[in-house]
Amino acid sequence: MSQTIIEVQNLYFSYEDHLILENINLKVEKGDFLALIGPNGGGKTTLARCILGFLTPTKGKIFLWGEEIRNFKNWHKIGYVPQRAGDLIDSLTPLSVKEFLLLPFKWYKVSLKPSLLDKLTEKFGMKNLLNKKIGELSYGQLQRSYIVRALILDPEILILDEPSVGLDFFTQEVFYETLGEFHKRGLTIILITHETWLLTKWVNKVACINQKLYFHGDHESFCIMAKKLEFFPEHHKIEHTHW
Ligand SMILES: Nc1ncnc2c1ncn2[C@@H]1O[C@H](COP(=O)(O)OP(=O)(O)OP(=O)(O)O)[C@@H](O)[C@H]1O
Repeated sequence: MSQTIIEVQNLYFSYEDHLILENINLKVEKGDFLALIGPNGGGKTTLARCILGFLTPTKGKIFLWGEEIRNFKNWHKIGYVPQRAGDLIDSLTPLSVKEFLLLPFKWYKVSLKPSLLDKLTEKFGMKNLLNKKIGELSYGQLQRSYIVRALILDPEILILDEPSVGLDFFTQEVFYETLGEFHKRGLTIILITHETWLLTKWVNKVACINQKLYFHGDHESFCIMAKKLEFFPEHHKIEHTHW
């Protein structure tokens, strides 16, 4: 039986008087691999940041495992790779890569599975980088660090905001294969992406956001809907003709 682990109810979000999200209702079931898609500025990151508790909705409610977000404490169960992760570290940050990877274990007071650290640093070619200063990594290496950091938490939900930007071709392959493996083992994934080719191979649910939620359903139904291009307002049709 399906279990709803994220529920967004009648959510509105505004930056001052600029309405960004309007009446979003969305349920994410355990085991979903959900692609969150939509045009630039459509509100995907904003929605993810509301679900992560970084932004407080102007109106509406969010429940995580049935618990209203303001009471939710088990943040270690949610891994997150932010957008443009490779830009977020100052070159002077006084942490080694290994210390950076282990930060969430300090924040959340949970135990590391050393075998997972070992496996993922190997997979993502990070082993020889562990003692380097985090601020000395390249953009793509930093992006990889954020991905490994989110995965070694062994989370139950993983939220990824355009995670493969900046990854070389080989690492992208490793990354999506690894996501597939974690997904098979029960990880629930929300992937914000513009790489619509990914939808066929990995994703089983799709949500399209452009201020409102225009579509939420399984991937097959999405393909039928997308062909019609009826679910975006007129001024966004051109950007999406490649669907
Ligand atoms: N801190 C902020 N203050 C004011 N407006 C903001 C802020 N952050 C984002 N916005 C605005 O909110 C809207 C939605 O942005 P958001 O980043 O959620 O879109 P997105 O769908 O993730 O876009 P993209 O595909 O380009 O990453 C945009 O119009 C953006 O300019």
